[in-house]
Amino acid sequence: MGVLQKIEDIEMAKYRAQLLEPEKKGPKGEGFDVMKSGDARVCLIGFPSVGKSTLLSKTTKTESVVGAYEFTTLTAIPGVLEYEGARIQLLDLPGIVQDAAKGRGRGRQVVSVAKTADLILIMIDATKSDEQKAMLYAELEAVGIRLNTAPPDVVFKQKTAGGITINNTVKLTKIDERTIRSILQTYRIHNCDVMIREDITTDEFIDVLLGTRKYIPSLTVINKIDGVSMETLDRMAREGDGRTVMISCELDLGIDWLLEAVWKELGLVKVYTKKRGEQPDLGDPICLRAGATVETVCHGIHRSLASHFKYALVWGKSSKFNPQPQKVGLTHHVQDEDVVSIFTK
Ligand SMILES: Nc1nc2c(ncn2[C@@H]2O[C@H](COP(=O)(O)OP(=O)(O)OP(=O)(O)O)[C@@H](O)[C@H]2O)c(=O)[nH]1
Ligand SMILES: [K+]
Ligand SMILES: [Mg+2]
Repeated sequence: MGVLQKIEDIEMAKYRAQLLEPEKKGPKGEGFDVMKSGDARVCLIGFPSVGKSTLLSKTTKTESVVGAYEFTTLTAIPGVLEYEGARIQLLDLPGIVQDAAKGRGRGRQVVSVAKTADLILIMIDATKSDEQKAMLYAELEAVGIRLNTAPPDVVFKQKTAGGITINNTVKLTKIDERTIRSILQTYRIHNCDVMIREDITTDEFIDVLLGTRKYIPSLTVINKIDGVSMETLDRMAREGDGRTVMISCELDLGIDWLLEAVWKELGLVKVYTKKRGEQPDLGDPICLRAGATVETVCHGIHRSLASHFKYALVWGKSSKFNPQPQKVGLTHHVQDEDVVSIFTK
């Protein structure tokens, strides 16, 4: 690779990264600053009239206006999905159009809300063109959302002194040390530790430096399957990956599968608590994100509980002695359906 080509690459990568920098805040976006609530947030993204509001109205107690005309929904409408003890915030959004990310319509604002999601539902209309999914992916990508990809495996630590240390555990074929150093220089970073554990590109390295990308899982929801032939349905089922759910809000088909898929994708874990000498409280589980520990359980019960913690007993999948309980500390990872008893000092 020539030196000029390399400089050009860096310039392009920098330019692409600039596009992702947060916009200056304008007047308050009406209805778009919805407070996060519940155990997780799921955003509905799709072209107009694919059935986003119909789905929200069907699965939550919130009524979002449904209409046969495009752009019925003009703001973000939150509803609460109650499933397996979890309270999941489902956010209905206005339909987006092609080039939304470039600011067409209120597209950029809509697509930007998706950045706050724990899971994005990409909703498409089975009776419309096959290109919807690719177009929606492109719009989300354009505001810095990476769907269904893990962040680059790079540890970057900025320091106040000591110069630049670069280490890599794998062979780098798309970027070299000189390029990394010139990128750091253009961002005026003179002291840092970089540990690269994956064969990354220039763009990915800049992503790590700026932290502007969001890595979010998504599911594709194909709605209105009542409107297509058996053959089309078959073909869609074959083409869909493991992340596709086909539904009909109209005929109430597939909605249960969709909710189950959402639940699984969020990796929520529910844990029951048990007081000494009593039966576990099965009616009121605590819902936690995957990776939760006994400490998270404590926080879920009471803010100050962890500071009085002595030990816990856990029954269930995370107990080494299942079905017998295990005595554990705050850092023990709980699993779905565990029963936890907390003992305090
Ligand atoms: N045939 C059929 N029609 C549906 C289905 N789901 C929704 N619709 C209809 O599709 C139209 C649009 O529904 P909405 O829920 O308003 O769609 P939306 O995606 O919220 O639309 P915007 O807010 O305008 O972006 C309405 O006439 C719905 O009754 C379905 O499963 N099958
Ligand atoms: K509509
Ligand atoms: Mg709507």
